[in-house]
Formats: sequence, C-alpha cells, structure tokens
Amino acid sequence: MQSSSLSCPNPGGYREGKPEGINTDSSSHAPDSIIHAEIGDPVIFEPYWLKYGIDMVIPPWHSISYVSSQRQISPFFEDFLIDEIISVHKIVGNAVTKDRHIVIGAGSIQLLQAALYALSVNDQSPPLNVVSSYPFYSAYPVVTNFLQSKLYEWAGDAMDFEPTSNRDGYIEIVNYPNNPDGTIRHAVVNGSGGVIHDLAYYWPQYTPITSPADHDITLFSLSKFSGHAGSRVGWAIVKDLKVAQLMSKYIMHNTIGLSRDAQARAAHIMRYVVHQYSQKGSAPYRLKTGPDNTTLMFHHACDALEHRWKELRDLVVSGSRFTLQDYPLAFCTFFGETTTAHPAFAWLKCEQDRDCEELLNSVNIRSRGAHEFGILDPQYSRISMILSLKEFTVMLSRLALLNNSSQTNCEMELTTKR
Ligand SMILES: Cc1ncc(COP(=O)(O)O)c(C=O)c1O
Repeated sequence: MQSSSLSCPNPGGYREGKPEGINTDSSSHAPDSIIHAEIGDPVIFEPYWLKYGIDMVIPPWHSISYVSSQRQISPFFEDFLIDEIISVHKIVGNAVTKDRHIVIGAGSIQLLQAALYALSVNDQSPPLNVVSSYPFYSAYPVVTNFLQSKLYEWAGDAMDFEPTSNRDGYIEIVNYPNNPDGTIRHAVVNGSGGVIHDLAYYWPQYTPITSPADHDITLFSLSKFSGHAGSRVGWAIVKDLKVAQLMSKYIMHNTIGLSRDAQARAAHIMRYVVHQYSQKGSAPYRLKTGPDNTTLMFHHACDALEHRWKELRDLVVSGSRFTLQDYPLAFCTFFGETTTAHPAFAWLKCEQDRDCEELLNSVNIRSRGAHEFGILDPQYSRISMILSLKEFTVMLSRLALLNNSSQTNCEMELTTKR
C-alpha cells in the first residue's frame, strides 16, 4: 500500500466531469423540510471534489508517533504541510509568508484562542479587552468568554472602544471579507494593543485578491479554502517568533498538536490545487480562458458562487421585500480581472418586516439573526451561500414566494402545496 499523501498527485489520475449545474431536483424537499442556512457549512465544494479529487490512502503504519517535524517551531507541525501552505499562498498571492512563522491548529477557531492567549499571557494588567467591529462573526464573543479567562474578556464593538490611560489594553479581531456582511475591514482601535486578522474568506472565490495580506497574526482555514471543514485544519501566519512560540505552546497543551492524519489530508488537497495552477504558469489565471478552467478549484468555486449570487440578486430586485449588500468592483491579481465579491454569506435585509430571522423561519429557512453578530436591528439576518445546491435551490424558491406576497399569503401557498 502506498500513501499518496507523500507524493505529488498524478495528473493522469484526475477524473474529468461536468461542473456543478444549477438545475438540481428540489422536488424531494417537502414544504415543511427545514433548510439549514444558519451555519456556514461549505458543502458547496462537495460535487467538485467528487468529480475532480484524487483518492488518498493513509496506511495504518503511517503517522503513529505523536511527533513528526524536526524543522518547525513545534514538533507537532508537519514540514510537508507547511511547504504546501507556503506554495498555496504564493500561487494565490493573498498573504506574505517570507520570513514568517506558520502555526497549525485544529481549525482557525483553535488558532484564534491560541492568539488570544499569546497576546495576553505576559500582560500584567486586568483582563485585556477583546473587540471587533460589528457586525462581527458570532463565534468571537462566545469563544472569548467561554473559559472566563483572567487574561482577556469580550468587550464588544471595536468602534465603541475608547482607549483611556487606565483602560487601554485590548486585542482587536479584524475579519475580512467580513462574516456576516462580506465587507473589507481594517483595524479601528488606535491604542497599544494587538490585532488578530481572521482571513478565513480571503480567497479568490469569495472576494477579489487585491494584495498579499501582511499582518502580525493572520488566520486561515482549510474549511473555507477548499471546503474541508471536517478535517479541522487551520493555520496562522505570524511575524513575531515569540508570539508564534506561545501560540504553539497553547496548541501543545490544548490538544497535543493537530491530528497528523488531518495534516496529511490537508497537504494532499493543497498539493493537488498547487499542481493544477502551477501547470498553468503563474498568475493571472484568467477566468474565461478555456473549457478546462472548470476543473480548477478556485475557478470552479468562483463560478458556482457567482451563479448563486446572480440568482439571489435577480430574485431580490424583482420584488421589494429584501435588499442585499452591494460590493465594489476591484482588480483581482489572481484572476487578472476586475471582479466583485461573492461572499459565503448573504446579509439579507427584510425591508417590510420587523424581524428577518422570524420571517425566514415562517417558511422553514433557518438563518442567523442580526443579534448574534452584535447588531440590534432585527431586520437583518445571515443566510449561507455555501450550502448544498439542493438546499440552495429550495431556499431560493421559498424566498421567491416571500418576495412577492405578504407573509400570510405565502404561508397559505406553502400550506396548499403540502
Ligand atoms: C470568520 C470565520 N473565522 C473562523 C471560522 C472557523 O473556521 P474553522 O472551521 O477553521 O475553525 C469561521 C467558520 O465559519 C469563520 O466564518
């Protein structure tokens, strides 16, 4: 038995297939079935990997030891995964990796906690304030306060945070493109604190890549890069060696590193993507240069998201019930074209209804209401754009029902169809 995790993917083994269509049968969804659009589960990638992915085998004798690397700042980080991470960023041009340290964790959510620890552990002051501009990713307050740490505590909206002489210790989390509203954000607190940049969605399928990110601590996640959320692999690119060492220490004490199987799988997936694009030369990798582009991961994902966003926008403008965030055009260095964002979530505003989450609930679409993102206005709710095609299609048909009818009429229509 051989482990393909340790060798280059064989181009001859790639399976060809048609790109994801949008014409999926939605009849099997009963009107009372629940559409789970409240979570950001990236199963939109599943058909792609089913068609184009190549198999990988990890034999039972492989990765038995706790430790692997002799080269990295932690013996729990696989050298070959770090090499692939660097290659991926080089191809995409979305982050500076030269003279940086890479820390690997169980998803970017563990790395966020590692970064909070690293930035606060040597601070003698009362707990550091953790802030983020709202609407902020709903996990930030939960994760920050989960263990009721003495090192840091959630302090809410970064815009409201006023550093004063006796209250200036803070850590700001900046997320771009932002979950839930897809906007590009910058740090807003002008004090002497640390900043964590969460760039889970800074990939060309979601937003134009305008320049390589170059921050003190930058978090990325396999889940939004290629859809492999279940592998639980994230990485941080860190400027300062001491911060990287403290983050690695947190991961060592928290989970004794990350599964080596997961690291091998992540490296295998990345190697596949790197191989695809390096065969095409260097960036820009134009969007419409040939029929084989649909076999390329970023092109395929970008296409699928662009299609979904067009469908949702067409629906929204055909009525007056909903509005959506607009995104500016920007030059994407990866595609070499001026493109716009197609975020993983739509930040839907219900124009005629007091509570958007409640309205969507009435047609069995679960969404995440604005209150979870620090916003008091219940007219906003977040829906996933990266759910399965089947669920997306049903969600659209239910939104269409709502769009041109009063809530009561719409419910009547759904009831009649049962
Ligand atoms: C902004 C943001 N950061 C981090 C995460 C967590 O990613 P991971 O699955 O790598 O823990 C998510 C997941 O949806 C996210 O939306």
